This record gives sequence, C-alpha cells and structure tokens, in this order.
Amino acid sequence: MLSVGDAEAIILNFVQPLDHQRDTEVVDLFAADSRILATPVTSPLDFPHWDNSAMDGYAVRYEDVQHSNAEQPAVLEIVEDIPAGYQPKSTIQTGQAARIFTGAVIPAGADTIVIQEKTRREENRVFILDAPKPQEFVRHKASFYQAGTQLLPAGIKLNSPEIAVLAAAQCPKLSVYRRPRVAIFSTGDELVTVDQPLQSGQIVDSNQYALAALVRQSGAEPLILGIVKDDPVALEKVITHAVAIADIVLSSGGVSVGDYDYVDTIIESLGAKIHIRAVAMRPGKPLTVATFPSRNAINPTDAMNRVSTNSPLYFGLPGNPAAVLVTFWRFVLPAIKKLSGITENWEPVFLKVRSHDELRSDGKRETYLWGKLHLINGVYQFHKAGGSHSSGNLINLAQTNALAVLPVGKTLIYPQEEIQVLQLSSGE
Ligand SMILES: Nc1nc2c(c(=O)[nH]1)N[C@H]1C(S)=C(S)[C@@H](COP(=O)(O)OP(=O)(O)OC[C@H]3O[C@@H](n4cnc5c(N)ncnc54)[C@H](O)[C@@H]3O)O[C@H]1N2
Ligand code: MOO
Ligand SMILES: [Mg+2]
Repeated sequence: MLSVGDAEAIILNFVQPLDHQRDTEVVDLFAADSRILATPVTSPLDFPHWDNSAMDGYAVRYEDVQHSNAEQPAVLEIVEDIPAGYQPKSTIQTGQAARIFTGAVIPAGADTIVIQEKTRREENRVFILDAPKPQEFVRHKASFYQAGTQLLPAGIKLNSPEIAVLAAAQCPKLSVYRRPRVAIFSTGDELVTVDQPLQSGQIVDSNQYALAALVRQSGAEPLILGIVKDDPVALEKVITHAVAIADIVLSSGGVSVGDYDYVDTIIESLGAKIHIRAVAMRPGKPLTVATFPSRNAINPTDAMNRVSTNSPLYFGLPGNPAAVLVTFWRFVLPAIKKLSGITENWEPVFLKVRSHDELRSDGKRETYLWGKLHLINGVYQFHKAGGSHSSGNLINLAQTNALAVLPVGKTLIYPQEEIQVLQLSSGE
C-alpha cells in the first residue's frame, strides 16, 4: 500500500497553482485580508517621502551644537514652528533652529534633531544642553524604500502588515488570486440533514459541515452540493456537475470495498484517472485521488464561464468522520494552499514536541492520534484527546489543534518521549 509520503508527493505533483493572469480578481483593500497577491506591487513613492523628524524637538545644524553641553550650551534663535503636515518656508542658517514635531518635514539647512528633553526654551531662543550625534533623529527620504523597486512580491498572503504597506503606497484596489473553488458532497443512504428527525439506522451528515468549515478556513470557496444517495445515477449526476464547477472536488464515503461503495467506478466511467486508491495510514486508509481530463476537453462552453482550464482534482475521502478530518488536514489542505497561488508555506507544518501521554499504534499504518498542543513553560507538549480514537468517533475531535504522527513500525511512545505532530492552526 502507498505510504503517506508517497501519496502526498503524488497529490501535490498534480496541483497546478492558479494562473496569475486568468485566475485573478480585483478587491478593495479593506476586503483584502488573507487573500493572495497576484501581481507584484511597486510604488512611485519613496518611504519616507521626505526627510522628517523622528522626535519632538528642534531642527539644528550639527556644526552649531556639536560641542554643546549643560555648562556651555549653544543658544540658537528659533525661526520657524514646523508641525507635521506643514511645509517649512525658511532655510536654517548658522545660529538658528526650528521648533519641530514628530513626522514633520526637516527644513533646508538643518541636518540634526535635538530632542526637547535635552533643551531649555526661553522665548524664541533654545539652549542645547547636550550635543546630539550627527543626523540624529532624522528619518531620511527613501531610507525605508526606494521608489520604483519592488514593494511586495506576488504570491504572498495579505495580512495586516502587508495591507498597511499597500495603504501607505496608495493602492486602494488590488489584483488577487480568486479563491479556489472546492465542491463538497456527502454520499450515503443513511445520511440525513442536520434538521431532519433521525429514523433508526440514520445518522446526520456531519462531514459536509466539517469540510465546508475547513475549506472556508483554507481561503477557498466551498460549493455545497448536499447529500447524494448510494445510487450510481445520482452520483454520476453530481460528480459531473462538481467537476464542471470546481477546481477540487471532495466527496466523503463510498470509497471502500462495500457493495454500495460506488465512487471509484463512477469517476472512472466519467473519464477520471485514479492515482491513489488506498494509503497506509490510520485513519484514512481508503482514499481515492483522481484527476479528470482538462475541462476544456469535457466542457467547452461553461455557461457561467467560471472555470479554469486546470484538470479538476478529485478526492474521495473515506466516510468515517475522523478519517475525513485527518485526510483533509494531511492531504487536501496543502493541495488547496498550493492551488491558491501562494508561493511559500503551503506544506504541512510538523513540530517536534514531547508527548504528555503514552501513545499506541499497531505499527502497521502511519497512525494519526488527535489532541492538543499545550504550552508548558514556553515549550509545546502534546496531550492526546481522551476517549476512543476510532475513526467513527467524532466527539473527542472537538478542540483538536494537532495530530501526533506515529510512523509505520512504531507501536509505543512513552510519556515525555519526543514525537512529530502536525500542527493544525499555525495562526498565520
Ligand atoms: N472490508 C473492509 N471494510 C472496510 C475497510 C476495509 O479496508 N475493508 N476500510 C474501513 C475504513 S478504514 C474506512 S475509513 C471506511 C471507509 O468507508 P467508505 O469511504 O466506503 O464510507 P462509507 O462506507 O460510506 O461510510 C463509512 C462510515 O462513515 C459514516 N459516514 C459516511 N458519510 C458520513 C457523513 N457525511 N457524515 C457522518 N458520517 C458519515 C457512515 O455512516 C459509516 O459509518 O470503510 C471501512 N470498511
Ligand atoms: O482508515 Mo479508516 O479511516 O480507519 O476508519
Ligand atoms: Mg463503505
């Protein structure tokens, strides 16, 4: 059976990032957080735009004050008051100074700022009580950024610092990658919606809710297609629709060996090539990964004109609720991130931490146990969730923020032993 590492490599190899020209949209800067920049940004502005003061104080000529001290202070005549936002009119001559405030333009002739605390004021004269360093507290024009050079590269995620930079550079609208479109549906005759009364043998379709939340958190757009019966005709209809509208299709259930597990047969009949049918992991063993022919070939005139020419990637996730979450975190999330146009940090993040608890596996498949990373004296420690780690148990997955990974062959981890964990919320 395929190893987890090999499965990951196969999957990521099939993911082509969105096109930086075709797959973009323009967004307002206030709506740009967490979007991926599609075009590099340059600015015609220098930062700072002009020499300005970093402090409230006095703009002086260094040569006038270099030997100044409290006993023998230089005494300068104040010729102008320069608040922020004001354009100075005078040129500072020998023996002169300007009163100046933080962020205000340095007047011609001055080259150094003396902070207010090192001066004494008497009417329109200022006594310099301590010699500054040459050019002290001057923020020089273009010392932070030079006009015309690259301000931000394409392929980065826009968080608060980048958005502030773009605002300062007067970019109210931006070209970002469109959100990847991820179609989601659940399969199973036993499934009912969250608001339907349960008959005997039925269960609520929780997978679709789990996947919609995961997809949205990943920055992609979930396209919710509902519950589909274990019926080849119904499945064929939904899958045909899903591959026509989405970049990635996620189904859950129907990928094992049961008589009603039709997903593999149907996608193959629709022209898909199946690359993965099972992975040596627990949970998540029956996992189908397939590619469909490029949409241009199968659907030349999409009415909405929303599709890209990429081949849709199909994930048939196993139906068990824990298996859905674990396979999403391990395989689907990196695929969505790589597709999104982001150029860095799309690989899963593994940390080396100590386990608080004993961990067990049968050693036959790479085993993922869910739990929480706790910060203890500034060091992360993994705490396994209490209760059953059956892939049918969803309840103790609540509050999970990490998965402990036991490699094939490892059957026992002692408390305080070092392990690898997959971190689930990096807060980036
Ligand atoms: N003979 C074998 N049986 C099974 C094997 C195997 O190798 N040989 N693998 C087991 C493993 S491991 C898993 S995981 C499951 C995967 O099964 P399917 O993908 O075919 O999923 P279903 O049979 O449709 O459902 C499995 C389970 O999950 C529940 N389920 C399904 N959909 C949902 C949903 N949307 N929300 C909540 N729960 C859902 C379903 O009711 C079943 O209990 O196969 C094992 N069997
Ligand atoms: O691999 Mo399955 O996901 O254990 O239940
Ligand atoms: Mg089944």
